[in-house]
Amino acid sequence: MFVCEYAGEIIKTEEAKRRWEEMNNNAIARNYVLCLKEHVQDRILRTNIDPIHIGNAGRYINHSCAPNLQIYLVRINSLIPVAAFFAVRDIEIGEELTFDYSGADDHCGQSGAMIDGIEDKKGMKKCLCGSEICKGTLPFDQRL
Ligand SMILES: C[S@@+](CC[C@H](N)C(=O)[O-])C[C@H]1O[C@@H](n2cnc3c(N)ncnc32)[C@H](O)[C@@H]1O
Repeated sequence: MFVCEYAGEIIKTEEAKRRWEEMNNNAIARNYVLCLKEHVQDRILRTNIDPIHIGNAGRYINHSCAPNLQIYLVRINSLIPVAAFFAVRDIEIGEELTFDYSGADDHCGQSGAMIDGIEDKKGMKKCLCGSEICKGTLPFDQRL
């Protein structure tokens, strides 16, 4: 079932990197840029979404290693994709919505990561999801 969109400004990878550098250098708390990759034959299509100026509640969804949402890039009458959250199981009233920041879904060839900074220059931010299968740190992709 569709839950909501991860809405925001679609930016080029160079601009995502620039914003990431700016964030790290100036200790700006804007760690919301989501980078999603689609593996299409031998190419990788990147979609970078920054909701800091224009966004919705999707930007407040935390990571979990055992999430109840999966994010997918979908295209509706446009080449520009929308990042859409779908429930992967029944969700109780009051249960926190979460998704895997690695975006991992081997079936559709999509992956991704939240660009992080400040406390996490080396991609070793401690994961606080509390699930039994917690991997210990938030997903981080240095190749973004
Ligand atoms: C998209 S924001 C999520 C909303 C954020 N918690 C807030 O209050 O604005 C992503 C940031 O939230 C924090 N975060 C999200 N999930 C986390 C987790 N499982 N463990 C620790 N920090 C987390 C990290 O600082 C991450 O960079």
